[in-house]
Amino acid sequence: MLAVRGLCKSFGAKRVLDRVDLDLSSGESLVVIGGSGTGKSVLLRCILGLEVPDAGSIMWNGAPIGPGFMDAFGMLFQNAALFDSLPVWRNVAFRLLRTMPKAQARAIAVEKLARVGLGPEVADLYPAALSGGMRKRAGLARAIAADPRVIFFDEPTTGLDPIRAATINALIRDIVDETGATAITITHDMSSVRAIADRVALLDQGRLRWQGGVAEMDTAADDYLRDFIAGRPRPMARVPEA
Ligand SMILES: Nc1ncnc2c1ncn2[C@@H]1O[C@H](COP(=O)(O)OP(=O)(O)OP(=O)(O)O)[C@@H](O)[C@H]1O
Repeated sequence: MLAVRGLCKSFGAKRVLDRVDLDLSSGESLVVIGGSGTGKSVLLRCILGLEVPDAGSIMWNGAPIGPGFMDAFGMLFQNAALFDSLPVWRNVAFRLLRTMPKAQARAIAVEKLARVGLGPEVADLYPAALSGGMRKRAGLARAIAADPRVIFFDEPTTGLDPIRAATINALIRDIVDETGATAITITHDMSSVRAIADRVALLDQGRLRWQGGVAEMDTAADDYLRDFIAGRPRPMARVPEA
């Protein structure tokens, strides 16, 4: 469904993505891991069309990424990225308001808020009144508001304590299962990987170093992957500069 081939991206002399190939089937949940500065966000930005690759292709359902794809995806941004000047329901309904009457968009927003565990009383609050966990939930409600076929999760647990992180991870997995959406998550958080992934891809120095099923991850022979999973320090020469 999503096929990335030979993706290259450099900034000046720095090659950030180096011939990355990636395949994602419909309904699959892929988690991309890798150290800081290994190109995870650049890969995501290329897929979203926010960055122009130097070489390679990104196809969705057999065609280059275009407006159809832009209408079909939802995104949970790092730190939720809510608009502070809009009440929560308008944040959630942001895209819906372009295509439907206000009352209908608001009803869907309230329904999506309920799905992520936020009651109707939250709808009229402003983001400043929400805790970090509630902001994430509201961001998640916005990501699923238009029933996307593909959902991107950018560092979904950043800034959350371990219990809230586990709750958000479980919610993401439930939503992905329920909706049958294809999901791409980028994270350093191994608890997210275990909770969300069907398949894992490890980026290292711009190359896709390892990919496989989440169940194969713990027995993989790759030494960097093993250190990454265990959080073991490595000699600085082996740790890419951010
Ligand atoms: N617009 C840009 N101009 C110049 N360099 C950039 C730009 N965007 C990213 N980079 C560089 O590309 C490299 C990869 O960045 P990227 O943000 O993709 O890393 P990451 O794997 O997402 O890291 P982190 O986990 O810390 O967010 C970094 O060295 C970064 O400085």
